[in-house]
Amino acid sequence: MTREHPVADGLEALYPFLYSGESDVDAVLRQVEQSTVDKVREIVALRGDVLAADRDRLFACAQDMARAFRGGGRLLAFGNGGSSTDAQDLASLFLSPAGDAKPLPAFGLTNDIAVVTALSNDIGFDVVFARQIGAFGRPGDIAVGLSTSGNSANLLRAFDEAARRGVVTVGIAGYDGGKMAELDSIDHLFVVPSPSVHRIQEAQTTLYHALWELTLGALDDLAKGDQP
Ligand SMILES: O=C(CO)[C@@H](O)[C@H](O)[C@H](O)[C@H](O)COP(=O)(O)O
Repeated sequence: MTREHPVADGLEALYPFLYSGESDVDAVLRQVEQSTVDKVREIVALRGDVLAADRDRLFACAQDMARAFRGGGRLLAFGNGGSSTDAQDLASLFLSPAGDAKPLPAFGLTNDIAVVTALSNDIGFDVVFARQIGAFGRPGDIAVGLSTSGNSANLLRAFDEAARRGVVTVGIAGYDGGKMAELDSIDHLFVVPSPSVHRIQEAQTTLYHALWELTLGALDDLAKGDQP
């Protein structure tokens, strides 16, 4: 089968069984199964590697986040595309966790589509998070930005604006961290070192769930320290 479309080439890498030319349904199903098993193995290993590599830095970040929440700080989460939905998931995790876990003040900066479209239309997409952080951000708040490439200009500007305002900054990136790895304005940077955008996004969800659990634990420890 010959194709000249880059999207089709990208899809072939993801779903080789669709392009194998195989007409035997059982053989295709075996390829689907193998492809699924390979991807599951890859993400399980990657999640373990990332947590092991970042363990101490996750603890340190959670301590800073707990101190910020305890001081009245709020969490502002942002990202583009799939990372915007992850940012919203992260905000929901802190704000409205399942069970009786303590809810913490958090919101996503893509929640308000009127604000997002007005800023993008009137000024430019690069300022869509920085402007909101300029309006909301107070010293002791927390800004969490997620990106796969680490290169999105609107995130880079948001981190710089947040740092200028004394906001605790947390970056979650992929590949080699991209330009986010070069910023002085990110206090805590976590990088998922994978060449696959999908595995990066999957492992990033693990990172922020770990941060949430560790932050709740750190908040408990701070509260115990208050008791006589
Ligand atoms: O979810 C995906 C790819 O899996 C896409 O929507 C992706 O998030 C978008 O292309 C983003 O604009 C990419 O931005 P970034 O992650 O590099 O900051």
